[in-house]
Amino acid sequence: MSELQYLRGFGSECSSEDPRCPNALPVGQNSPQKCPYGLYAEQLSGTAFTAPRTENKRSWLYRIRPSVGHKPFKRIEQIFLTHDWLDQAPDPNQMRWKPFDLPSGAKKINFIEGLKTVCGAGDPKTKNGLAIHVYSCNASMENTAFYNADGDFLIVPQEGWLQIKTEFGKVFLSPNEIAVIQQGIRFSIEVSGPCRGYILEVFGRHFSLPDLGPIGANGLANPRDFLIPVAWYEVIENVDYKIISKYQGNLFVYHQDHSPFDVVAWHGNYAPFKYNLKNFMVINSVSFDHCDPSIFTVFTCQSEKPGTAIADFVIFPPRWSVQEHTFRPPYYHRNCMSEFMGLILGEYEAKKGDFLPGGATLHSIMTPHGPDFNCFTQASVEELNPCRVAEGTQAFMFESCLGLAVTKWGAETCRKLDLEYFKCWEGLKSNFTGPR
Ligand SMILES: O=C(O)Cc1cc(O)ccc1O
Ligand SMILES: [Fe+2]
Repeated sequence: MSELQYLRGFGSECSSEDPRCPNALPVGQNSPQKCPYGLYAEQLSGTAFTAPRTENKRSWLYRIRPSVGHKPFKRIEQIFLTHDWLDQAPDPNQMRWKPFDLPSGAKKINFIEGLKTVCGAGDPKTKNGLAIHVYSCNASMENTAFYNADGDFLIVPQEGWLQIKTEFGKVFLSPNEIAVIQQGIRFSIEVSGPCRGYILEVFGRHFSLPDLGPIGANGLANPRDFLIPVAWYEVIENVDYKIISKYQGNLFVYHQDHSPFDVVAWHGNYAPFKYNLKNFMVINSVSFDHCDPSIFTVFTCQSEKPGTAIADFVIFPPRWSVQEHTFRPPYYHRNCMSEFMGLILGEYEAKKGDFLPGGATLHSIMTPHGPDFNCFTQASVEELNPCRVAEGTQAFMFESCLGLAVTKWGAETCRKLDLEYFKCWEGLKSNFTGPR
């Protein structure tokens, strides 16, 4: 499974043919009168036709049947996947969730059935906003695929691998890797046991790599480390195949009699990708002071306001810490942005203890936060030798300029909210020595 082939390069213009059908891609044009092997040509647009060339995203798929051959959409019940940000009163408190439950018992739950929305803001209709979900599942999606008409999914597995079949090919995803599956792309997820992870959904916009400014042409997440699947198709016919879509925050299903994974060849720059977080090249202060965490940005989804993100995906990877005469952990702060954090592996440097893998924290706009009492006490007196920090760990942050609303599931139903969280700062007493 993990020996899958991939193409490379963030946003690359790629082309791929399933090796069973050489020369399946039309030569010199996108829409020949007759495509090779009797395939249908279909364009998938990820940006407006007229988006500037640097942002324009589209791919051409050469498939056994066009996607349009299906029965009508029917709305289906959804329980915990929501974009209703008004079902709870706003709550500015610092929040910490204990690890979200993995499925337990004999009940089979697939990736889509196991999606629950924790918080979010904005509206997919106006293509401005985001939703943060967690997934928890133990069963493969059988003759079922999903696509999101509302936006892109960034999938961050925390427990268990996912084998993701997409219209562009297969992606194998383990914890400490992430994948992005963009708006409209159909996918189906196979698992081998209990799985858990986080999803950042951005409405109607795409992720880009941050500008590097004075860092230069290389560093942080390097474009060549982004892996794109190769064309792969299956012929599954005369079955009841379900396609579930999320459209304007609602779930719909339609049926068709064949697998949607019938793309024999494709070309373009709109394709899912994965990235291994171990490939992130960490930049940090080698003199003094604690840099802002934007130095750890893997990618960003920009708002209309320059430099201000609808969502940044930031990681806290293992690295050397060498700063002199410096309080090295994160500083105390209040932020005009919302900070949602999750933990993939190990312990987070600023809060060892009850922020655990599979759990989360939310520090809302202007809500004070920072290192807990133990961290402050220890880091204020530690000897400042060069040392490794965050060894064997991986925390991440979804940072957003939007004010996030917590759902009823996040606040109550999941029963993971840790009402004792504020106590981790309680010991921070005055150390003021006063004027002499
Ligand atoms: O709140 C947090 O733990 C995230 C964070 C980390 C850091 O190194 C600096 C600022 C910041 O918000
Ligand atoms: Fe913070």
